[in-house]
Amino acid sequence: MDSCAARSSNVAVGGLSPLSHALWKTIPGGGGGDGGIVPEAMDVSARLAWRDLFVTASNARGEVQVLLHRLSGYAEPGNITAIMGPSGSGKSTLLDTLAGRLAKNTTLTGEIFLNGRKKQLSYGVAAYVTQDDTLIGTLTVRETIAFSANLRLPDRMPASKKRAIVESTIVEMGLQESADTAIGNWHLRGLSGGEKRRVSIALEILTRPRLLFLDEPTSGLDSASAFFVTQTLKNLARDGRTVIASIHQPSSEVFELFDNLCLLSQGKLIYFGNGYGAREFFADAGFPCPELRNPSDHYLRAVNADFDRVQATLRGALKLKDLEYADPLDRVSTSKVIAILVEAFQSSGYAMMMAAKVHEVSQTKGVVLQSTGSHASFFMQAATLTLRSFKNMTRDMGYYWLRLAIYVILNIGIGTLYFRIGTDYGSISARAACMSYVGGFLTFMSIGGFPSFVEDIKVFSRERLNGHYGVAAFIIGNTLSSLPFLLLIALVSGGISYNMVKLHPGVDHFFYFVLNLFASVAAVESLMMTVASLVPNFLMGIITGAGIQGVFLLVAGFFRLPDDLPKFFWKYPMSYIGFHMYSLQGMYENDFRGLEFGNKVPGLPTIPGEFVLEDVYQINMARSKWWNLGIIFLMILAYRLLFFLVIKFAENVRPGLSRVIAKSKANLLLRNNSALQTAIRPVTHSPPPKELKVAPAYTP
Ligand SMILES: Nc1ncnc2c1ncn2[C@@H]1O[C@H](COP(=O)(O)OP(=O)(O)OP(=O)(O)O)[C@@H](O)[C@H]1O
Repeated sequence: MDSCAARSSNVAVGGLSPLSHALWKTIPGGGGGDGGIVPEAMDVSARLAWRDLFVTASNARGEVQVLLHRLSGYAEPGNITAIMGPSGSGKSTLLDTLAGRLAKNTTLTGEIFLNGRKKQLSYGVAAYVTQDDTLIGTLTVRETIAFSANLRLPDRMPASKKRAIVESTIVEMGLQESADTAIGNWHLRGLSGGEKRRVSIALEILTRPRLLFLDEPTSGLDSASAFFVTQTLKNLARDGRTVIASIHQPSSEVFELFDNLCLLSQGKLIYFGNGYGAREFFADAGFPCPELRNPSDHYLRAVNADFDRVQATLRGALKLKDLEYADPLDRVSTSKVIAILVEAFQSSGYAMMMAAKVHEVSQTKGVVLQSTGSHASFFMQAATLTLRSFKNMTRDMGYYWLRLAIYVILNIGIGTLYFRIGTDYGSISARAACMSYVGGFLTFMSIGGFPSFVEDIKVFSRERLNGHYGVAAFIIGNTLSSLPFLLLIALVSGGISYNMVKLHPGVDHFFYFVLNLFASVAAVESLMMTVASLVPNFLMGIITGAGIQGVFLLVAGFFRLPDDLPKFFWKYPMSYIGFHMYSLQGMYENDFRGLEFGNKVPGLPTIPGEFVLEDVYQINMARSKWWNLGIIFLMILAYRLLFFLVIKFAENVRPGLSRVIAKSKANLLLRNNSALQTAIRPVTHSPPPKELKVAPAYTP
């Protein structure tokens, strides 16, 4: 069978179930109303057209690289448009440009029309499924989708209705059988890659977005899973959605499901149109698809410069001459093939048809699409995130449980090492060492939860970019959910060591010790949260967090007394910035004040605890232990605020001057580079002639 003859068969797979259709009609993002019922007659589809998109990126040295060369195209409701091309051809860049997610070092010129309005999409207007499935591993599929529904559907929607939407989404994505299976993490075997990808898509279609972008939805999947995921996308498109997906190397079955193909190479448009047209276009341009070759493989092989190296190796090994190759692609270099195809497309009827369609779509007025992000209130988001995070912390062994076990072992160790410490002279330094270890090393160990925290941040980043909730809701959720665990750690650890060592007697002293430990561990957690937002790589983050704490520990007052610290840098400001100094001084005061130390030897004086505090450990007596505790709590707030500001700052700051320079350089590049101008002629936007002019075939 000639596999290249395979047509876009548009496999008939039904659209939405009547139930989900009816339910989704009530979702604001899906319909355009404000939570009300969308009128049946209202056309809420998304028509997207783009014209002459020219994207450049500037690097740190100010050099400008052209990423997209004046690309045009369109995407219509009911269709899947596949952006195809070899690695580095600009697929993700085009997808990001259309979705309004370009990196900050890039500049864009050209026009994007959404429903007849010139508009650059902002976050949340369209759903965007990223390549990596960042999901919470401990939750089941149903829980994951249900939490997402609570985060995004309106508060006033009855719970039964939300549940029905969740169930219909599960059915829609073919996840019924795995609905109660956990997603999976390092200690939990969970879903397959294809199922995870479908969960990621399910989360984005909950609010019934009309426009869906997917970055390589089939990457890393075997061909059966890839087919099933694409078929699911086809179902979504059939329901009137506009689906645009970048795709790397589709199988012939997957390729047949695409309605439109946008083929790129080196940021240039090679072909735009339907799959069948691509076959004709390549044949007319002199590069017909050989029999028994998957068409998409052929197109990608034609425009992939890496094949030049493959070819050179084969030439050397087989000692063949150019004319001995049957496939014309093997006789010319890829750069030449790309140049021929670009030229052929620009002067072909396909380009004219595309231009006419771009013109038509850009003129077709439709509704202004609302954000598909969240319609839930801030309180609902914060409450849902708290519950979700709490569930995850309870189930993830590495988040707190493993740490708690280590804390128990360590505190039994401390207890036996300093068992019933007493009040003789020697106990003074032993008490100080014991408290320093508890306050220093035990809190230091809190960085052990960093990997779990980085996973949380990844999920947060994905959901935030898709407009599901804001930074404040995330901080509240993460803080509140962690409190019971931190309190448990402080109570168990403090309970073991305090009672075995027999530090200052009295329940109030014991509770101060526990509170101090709790605040210190919470401060480390908050510090690590800020570190995670700045250094999201978990190994680098752990090293950074450990380094910061190492410095704070050095200046806490145990390894070097406060008055002996070198004034510049170590004392001011470092010892005041770290929370360890306040924690240690609070613990010292809690223990030493009110105790008398002596060796019960007649004639030897007893030493009051106040003397130890002031003259031995140089504690600032003007600041009470409660003030010290209060300062640690303020630091927790400060770290959380810092995290908030880091996220907000990263989001809002646009590189000012460098961006302006990059833009002017890009314009200059576009105006002055005549070679570029001819190679990437803008497509004409006049209506197509009645008879299509097809480019003459290339004769090698
Ligand atoms: N923000 C950026 N700054 C600098 N260069 C960039 C930027 N974004 C993309 N590029 C470069 O543009 C080219 C195209 O990248 P893009 O990610 O769009 O390719 P792709 O076709 O999606 O590749 P892949 O299939 O490997 O993901 C690459 O060379 C990439 O390094």
